[in-house]
Amino acid sequence: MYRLTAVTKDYQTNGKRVSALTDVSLTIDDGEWLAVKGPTGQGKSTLLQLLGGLSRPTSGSILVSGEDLSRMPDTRITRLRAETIGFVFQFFNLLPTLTAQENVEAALVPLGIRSSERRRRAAEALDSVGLSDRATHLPSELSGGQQQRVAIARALVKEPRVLLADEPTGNLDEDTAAEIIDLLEQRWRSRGLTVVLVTHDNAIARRAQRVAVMRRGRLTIAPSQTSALPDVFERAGFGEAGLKAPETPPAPR
Ligand SMILES: Nc1ncnc2c1ncn2[C@@H]1O[C@H](COP(=O)(O)OP(=O)(O)OP(=O)(O)O)[C@@H](O)[C@H]1O
Repeated sequence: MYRLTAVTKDYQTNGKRVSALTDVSLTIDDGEWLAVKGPTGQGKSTLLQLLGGLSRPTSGSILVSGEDLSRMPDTRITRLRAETIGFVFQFFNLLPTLTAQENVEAALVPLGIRSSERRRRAAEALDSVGLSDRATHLPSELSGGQQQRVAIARALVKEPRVLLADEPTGNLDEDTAAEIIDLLEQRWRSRGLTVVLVTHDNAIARRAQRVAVMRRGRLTIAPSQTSALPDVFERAGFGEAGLKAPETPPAPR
């Protein structure tokens, strides 16, 4: 799905350079679930933004199904995002003046799908996350967990190939967080999605097939079994050649 080679990302702020990613090389297979964890400010969100085509690398290449994101024209990137990539964020990012149903439908507008079909698919997506009885509610009339379910329905209604999730449980209590991860895992298994999930939470990271640890903009990959012990595997020198987790990924759609 993705092949990153020697990717760096620098930001310029007030004439100062901030190096957010340094020499990141990584392959993410179709249908894989990769967790990215690490302390705050280490480059995790920057990596996710690059994978989602929300920003471009300073150097290096990011191949998505063989096409180089860093060289794609903006119109092509916009199209790729609309069709192929679903996003879920920590603070849900729902439009506050739209109902749950309208928020989900909004993801289908750029695809040129007619309104009756949008309504049908959005209703189905809300039903699949257990929220058909909240379709006419505004985000402010929903709990945090329900808002995140709407956001997941919005991300998946277009049937993307990739789901990028940035701390999707960071704003939820433990039980609700577990429900949201269960929901994402079900969708990953049933749809052959490629999932990249950023989290601070070791227990959530361990649910992934592979865990990457980001420190000072550099990425280390390790098998998920050792993900609770990043210092141990870092000292042991696991690199990109680290073992893959034992589970077989679901067959791509
Ligand atoms: N738009 C930006 N302009 C300038 N510097 C930025 C920008 N975005 C991120 N940075 C810097 O890049 C570094 C990595 O930030 P990033 O948000 O990727 O980290 P993170 O690991 O996702 O952190 P957190 O877990 O707190 O979200 C930080 O030093 C941050 O200050």
